[in-house]
Amino acid sequence: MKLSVISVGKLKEKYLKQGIEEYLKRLSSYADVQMVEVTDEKAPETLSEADINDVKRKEGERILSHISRDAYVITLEIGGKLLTSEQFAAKLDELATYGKSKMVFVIGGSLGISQDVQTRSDLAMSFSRLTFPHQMMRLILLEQIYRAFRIMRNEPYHK
Ligand SMILES: C[S@@+](CC[C@H](N)C(=O)[O-])C[C@H]1O[C@@H](n2cnc3c(N)ncnc32)[C@H](O)[C@@H]1O
Repeated sequence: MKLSVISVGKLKEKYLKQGIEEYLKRLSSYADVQMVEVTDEKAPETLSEADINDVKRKEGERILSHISRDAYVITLEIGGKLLTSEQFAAKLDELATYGKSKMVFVIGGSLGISQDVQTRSDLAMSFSRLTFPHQMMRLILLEQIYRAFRIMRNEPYHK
C-alpha cells in the first residue's frame, strides 16, 4: 500500500521529529509511507477573513499539486467524521481490497484546509472535536495508521 501524508510547513520540534521517525520505521513493514511538506504562508495573528482564505487557498494549491487523479484523499478536519480505531482500520482494509492502493492524507496548516482541498477530499476525518497543533497531527496520524495495520493483521498492540 502506498500512503502519503501531505502537511504544511517544515517540522521544527525535535521531539515530534523523533516520534515521527519511530512510527515511520514501524510502518515500513506494512506500507510505503511518504511524508510531503508544502511551504506555508505567513499567517500573522491579525488577519481578515479574506486574508485567511487567501492563505488557505495558496497552501491548498500546493497541496493539490501533490495529489494524483487516482488517489483516495482523506483530509483531517476537526468537523469531519469521527471513527473508532477499528473503523479506521476497516476503512483502510476496504480501500486496499477495492484497489485504492494510493491513499493521501492531508493535514491543514495553522489556519486549516482550503475549500478546494475539501472539495477534492473523499473522506473528511476527525480525530475529535478538539484542536491539535498541525505539526503534532502528523505524529498522531502516523500512530493511528500503525495501529490500524496492527488491527488489520490481528497483531497485538491495540487494546
Ligand atoms: C491548528 S489546526 C487548524 C485549525 C483551524 N481553525 C481549523 O478549524 O481547521 C491545523 C490542522 O490540524 C488538523 N487537525 C487539528 N485538530 C484536528 C482534529 N481534532 N481532527 C482532525 N484534524 C485535526 C487539521 O488538518 C487542521 O487543518
